[in-house]
Amino acid sequence: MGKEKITIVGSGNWGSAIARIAGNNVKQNPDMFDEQVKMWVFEEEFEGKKLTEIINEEHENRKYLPGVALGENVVAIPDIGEAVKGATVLIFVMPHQFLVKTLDQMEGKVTKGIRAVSLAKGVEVNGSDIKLFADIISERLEISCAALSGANIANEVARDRFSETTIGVRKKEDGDMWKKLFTTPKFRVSIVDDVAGVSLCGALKNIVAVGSGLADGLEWGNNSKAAIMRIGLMEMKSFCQEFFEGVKEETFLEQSAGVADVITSCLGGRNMKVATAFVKEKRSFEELEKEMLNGQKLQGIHTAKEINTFLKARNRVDAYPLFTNVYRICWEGKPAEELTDGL
Ligand SMILES: NC(=O)c1ccc[n+]([C@@H]2O[C@H](COP(=O)([O-])OP(=O)(O)OC[C@H]3O[C@@H](n4cnc5c(N)ncnc54)[C@H](O)[C@@H]3O)[C@@H](O)[C@H]2O)c1
Ligand SMILES: O=P(O)(O)OC[C@H](O)CO
Repeated sequence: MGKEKITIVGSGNWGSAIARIAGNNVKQNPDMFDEQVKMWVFEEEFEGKKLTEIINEEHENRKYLPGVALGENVVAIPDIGEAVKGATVLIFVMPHQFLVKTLDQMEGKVTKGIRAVSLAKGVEVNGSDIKLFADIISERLEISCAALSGANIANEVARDRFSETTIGVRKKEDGDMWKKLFTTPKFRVSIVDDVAGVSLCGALKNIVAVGSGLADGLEWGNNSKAAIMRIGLMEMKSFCQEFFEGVKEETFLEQSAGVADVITSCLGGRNMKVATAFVKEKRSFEELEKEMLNGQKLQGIHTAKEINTFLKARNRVDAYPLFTNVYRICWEGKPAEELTDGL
């Protein structure tokens, strides 16, 4: 069997942090992996220069992960067809709102039967229908797709601060390859057979993190934030068990993708920080995202809206009061002070 050829589809804050890890690890395992890691970049100008040129010449993504060196073997490519040509392993890591459009551009360009993993935290909702990105990727490209999620604030992982992550796989035997690609002494990987649980925890915790930020903006203190984390985790679990089959109980409490990601996101994530500013500064999320995140994207407010659309279509809005209050505060002008009403 030939060596695995890696392509990363996405190059934002997390995409670049994971490119650094994969770039280093392929060099540690030369029998298993080709040395070059390709990274598809949604091309843009940064400080008067193309971002791909900056990455390829300076080996740093100065826009989305400044101050962190990427290996010289990480090659930025603006053309998606060229980036995925010949790849045997795809790592999808982009804001979830762009994933379906990106898949449209990939159709017919990916070798069928290869392996992929989705690091995007989000779900796709169409009325009463909800889909995991790992499933959409599998179906659209006829490949097998795992899901990676955990308490993984990218700027910390990129600086080798100890972190853990969870990979939900469809076939246990794929676990070894994913571990070799992502594990470092400071980034610990657990493999579980729960693609749905890992994917859904990653998506839903972003709503909880927005709730935590709203409470922070109101200066309600730590007890309130802890309560939001606990209630949020319970709503996440109920949602998974009500609408998906086979989600494992252990994923919520024993895996980084579960409780640990709720905690880190509620304490220090972008969703939390921007939601805090939304309450304190009384400005729109759109404006605050642009000003505070420099091109990085919020997921939680969109997931709150998507989950609300789904719950309305299923007539189950009242069963998820935290998710619903977060949605109404972000999108319908409900006062933030009503965050805990009906909990
Ligand atoms: N940043 C983190 O700490 C972190 C950690 C774990 C998981 N995640 C998840 O990983 C996913 C990717 O996050 P990120 O931090 O790498 O992204 P990001 O928030 O840095 O977003 C910026 C990226 O979006 C791209 N982009 C902008 N417009 C686009 C378009 N129209 N089409 C395609 N791409 C476009 C930009 O080129 C850039 O690569 C998200 O779902 C996020 O929740 C993020
Ligand atoms: O910064 P956030 O809120 O997008 O969260 C980042 C990661 O998902 C934390 O694990």
